Amino acid sequence: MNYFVTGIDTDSGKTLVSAILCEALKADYWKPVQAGFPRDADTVKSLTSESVKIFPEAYTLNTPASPHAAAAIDGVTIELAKFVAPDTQNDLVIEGAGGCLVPLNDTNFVIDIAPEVADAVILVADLYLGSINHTLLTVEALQKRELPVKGIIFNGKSNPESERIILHHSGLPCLLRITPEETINHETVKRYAERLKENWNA
Ligand SMILES: Nc1ncnc2c1ncn2[C@@H]1O[C@H](COP(=O)(O)OP(=O)(O)OP(=O)(O)O)[C@@H](O)[C@H]1O
Ligand SMILES: C[C@H](N)[C@H](N)CCCCCC(=O)O
Ligand SMILES: [Mg+2]
Repeated sequence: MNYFVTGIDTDSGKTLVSAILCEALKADYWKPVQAGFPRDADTVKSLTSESVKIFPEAYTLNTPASPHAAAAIDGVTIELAKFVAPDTQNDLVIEGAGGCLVPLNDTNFVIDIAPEVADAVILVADLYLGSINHTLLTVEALQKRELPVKGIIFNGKSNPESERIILHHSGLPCLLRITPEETINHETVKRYAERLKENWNA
């Protein structure tokens, strides 16, 4: 299975979640569009087991900005047709850039990559004041596109009422809760991967 990891915003924790998914599922990793450095692919490499294969990006852009703007700065036009899922016998974790409606160009959004390459979406929702609205808007955007959503991963300081009302309105399962960690390393990722495996087929 190919999983597309999206978030309710940039910095929501998609790269951390992608590392946890790769570790839990023994999956490979692909970031189709990287805007700015360090490369998320290098971060996932450093957080996961040697066996996790990292595929090269379709686009690596120099500026940490929206891909449409970063591409223009580099004199590149992003084309949806260039996104072809790498071939692997393993599950594949595909990480978006920013949130769903981050533009790739004047026509397409990051979430338009998902139906081309993935079987299901995993939504990362960090928990800040305002995140209920951002999460439910994202769920609406995914539903409008009829994309199957495997579930939500909450990241950040526990907020049971926010989590409850998001799950209530979205009808989605919670796959994992990640709390703020002082250190994020391979051990942290392995610990969360074990928890994720317990919930995966629940
Ligand atoms: N639970 C957590 N505890 C501590 N630090 C965290 C946690 N979750 C994420 N971070 C840190 O927050 C930053 C942003 O997270 P991350 O890089 O995973 O976001 P992202 O959604 O992948 O962003 P992008 O849109 O750039 O791909 C990173 O430095 C990451 O290590
Ligand atoms: C540079 C950053 N880390 C991400 N790769 C891209 C985030 C784009 C956000 C655009 C926006 O929603 O305003
Ligand atoms: Mg990332």
